[in-house]
Amino acid sequence: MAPVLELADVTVRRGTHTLLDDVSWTVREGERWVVLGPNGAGKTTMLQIAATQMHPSEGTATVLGEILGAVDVFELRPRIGYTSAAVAERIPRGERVLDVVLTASYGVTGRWREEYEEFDESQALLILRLMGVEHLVDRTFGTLSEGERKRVLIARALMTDPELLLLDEPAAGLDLGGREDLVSNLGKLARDPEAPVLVLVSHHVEEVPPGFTHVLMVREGKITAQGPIAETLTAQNLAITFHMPLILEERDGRYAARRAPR
Ligand SMILES: Nc1ncnc2c1ncn2[C@@H]1O[C@H](COP(=O)(O)OP(=O)(O)OP(=O)(O)O)[C@@H](O)[C@H]1O
Repeated sequence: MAPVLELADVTVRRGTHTLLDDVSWTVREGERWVVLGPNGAGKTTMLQIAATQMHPSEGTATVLGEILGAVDVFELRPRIGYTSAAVAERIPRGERVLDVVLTASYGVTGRWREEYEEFDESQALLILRLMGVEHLVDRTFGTLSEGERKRVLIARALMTDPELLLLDEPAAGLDLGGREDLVSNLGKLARDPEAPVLVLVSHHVEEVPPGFTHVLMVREGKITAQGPIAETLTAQNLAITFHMPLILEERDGRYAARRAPR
């Protein structure tokens, strides 16, 4: 399968701080990746590179076959869906949910005078239904719960029919029910052969949706493990990544981790 995202020996520096240190990672068509690591590990930095929002200080990043630095990122960005806390902050609180999703077609946040086709509206409704939030279509973004907002943002990221969907901590701040609804929606997406390549950043193995195929673990800007979930998502790799002895359990494609007794 062709690479959709390829980081080759990527280092990112800001002042004296090394955010990513010689990272090499390839994501191929059809794959669904979860990126796990503790706070400050460099996960968001990796996703920002994949989203063409940041360039490496050293090394090469190739996104959808184009090398960053040698391509107009504004042509590339419509092919990438991206949700993060920073994207959420840019959405006007008074924006209608349908418009939050529709405006992604123009790469803007906040509807103004753009004209949308009936096809766009039915597409937006279809995606909102896929994410289980179709009933919220006439509500304003500011009145939604955190979990509802997260699902609307994923719908927005899917609106341009992207080839690569990047989700930075979509379950952060959700209660148990909200997390389970989201994991279930993402599990459905993961199993849909028409869905884009998925990369999901998380701190918690409990948030790994069933159907995800690969895991990348990162600590202090360095990759600690990467590969197919079945063989890579192990207690040993998690212990190295989170710097703590851990017990990992798997049941019906879902995972749970806790500290190992001393
Ligand atoms: N502009 C910057 N200048 C200096 N350090 C930075 C800058 N941006 C990020 N960092 C640092 O780089 C490290 C990696 O940040 P990043 O946001 O990628 O981590 P993360 O794994 O996503 O963390 P979290 O799970 O807490 O969101 C952190 O220690 C952060 O403080």
